[in-house]
Amino acid sequence: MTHKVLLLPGDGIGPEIAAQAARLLKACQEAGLDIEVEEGLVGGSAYDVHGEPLPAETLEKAKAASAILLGAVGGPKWDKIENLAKRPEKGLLGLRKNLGLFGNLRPAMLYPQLASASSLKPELVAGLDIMIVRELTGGIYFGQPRGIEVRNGERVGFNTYIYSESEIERIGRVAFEMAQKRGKKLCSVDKANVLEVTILWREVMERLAPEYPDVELTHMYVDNAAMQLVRAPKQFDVVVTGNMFGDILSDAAAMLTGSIGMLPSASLNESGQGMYEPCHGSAPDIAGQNVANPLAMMLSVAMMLRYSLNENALAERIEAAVGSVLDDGLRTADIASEGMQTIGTDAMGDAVLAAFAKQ
Ligand SMILES: NC(=O)c1ccc[n+]([C@@H]2O[C@H](COP(=O)([O-])OP(=O)(O)OC[C@H]3O[C@@H](n4cnc5c(N)ncnc54)[C@H](O)[C@@H]3O)[C@@H](O)[C@H]2O)c1
Ligand SMILES: CC(C)[C@H](C(=O)O)[C@@H](O)C(=O)O
Ligand SMILES: [Mg+2]
Repeated sequence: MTHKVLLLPGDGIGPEIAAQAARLLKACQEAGLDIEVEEGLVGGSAYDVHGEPLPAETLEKAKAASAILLGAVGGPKWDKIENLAKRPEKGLLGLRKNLGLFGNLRPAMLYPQLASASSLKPELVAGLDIMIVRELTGGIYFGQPRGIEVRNGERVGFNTYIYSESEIERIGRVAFEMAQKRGKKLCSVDKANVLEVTILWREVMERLAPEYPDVELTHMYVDNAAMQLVRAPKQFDVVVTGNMFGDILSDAAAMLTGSIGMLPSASLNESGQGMYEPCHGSAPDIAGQNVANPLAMMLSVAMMLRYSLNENALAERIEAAVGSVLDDGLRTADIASEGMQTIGTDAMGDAVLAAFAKQ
């Protein structure tokens, strides 16, 4: 069966890194992968053309695709749009919500070659391999009511942090199953000392635990988790948490691996359809300069092959190609270190493709 893949480059460095992913998809096709690649607009680039960050046409294409690859959205050009519903970020959130992509996998894995690029001492991060499982379609990101309104003569802003038991249970199951396939340790991160919604979160995780007797479940408050991630990150195997805590902790975990430019992600729904994107944003500060690291985006292609297209061998070939490029001492500026050769986005794409061809 021919799988449809939708490529959404987005804004800022999005198109630069998406171009490298497109080349990699072509190489996979040449290696026998049966896919059809389409492109679409999302975020600020879609707003500029259609006045909407998620045009109906893009949403239709996304629904019809087996997998979506997204670069990044957003940037200062669109930050002044007053109607929040029209901001580029809403394009991304709309895709996640409309496709029911509740299960966000954010692996933070250190390539041994990059130990010196991490902001932590090499011995603290050597061998690091954490999987953050973030709930992606609920919590405070989507809770109602929300808004800014005048109360007692002054403006107040408010959001609602809400999770139902069924939402907690389904992300909990993703995390327990992930832990079963990995190191069999699951740490659930919450703020159950203060917030009722996370008291319920903790209760549901506890209720699920006996169904996964081979997994050791622990709980940690989010403030402590942030501290432990930079104190002794290797204590973690799988971490499960809600939408906002997961957003914050995954950026912190990303930096342990040397650069946020290294971190891919997968967002899955109940039928295995997935959207794949780097964890980083559109990096407006370096956009258009051919210096962005395309590896998170290229590794997102590998995650897509593994989780949506069931093509493990090709996924491993991409990951091995990235390893071999790093072995050769090639680095983009964000992961540069002494004695290594600093190259641009396109040249990094060239190097990965050449290594992929040799695998
Ligand atoms: N998934 C997404 O599309 C996504 C995620 C996060 C932020 N954003 C949006 O991106 C815009 C910028 O946000 P931000 O600055 O907070 O976060 P960011 O991730 O875009 O950038 C943070 C820092 O990391 C660097 N960086 C990020 N990706 C890199 C890469 N591939 N190679 C080298 N360096 C890289 C940037 O140059 C910047 O210094 C905002 O509009 C934000 O809403 C989008
Ligand atoms: C751009 C933004 C809506 C998004 C989020 O907060 O989920 C981003 O930070 C991410 O981590 O994917
Ligand atoms: Mg984020």
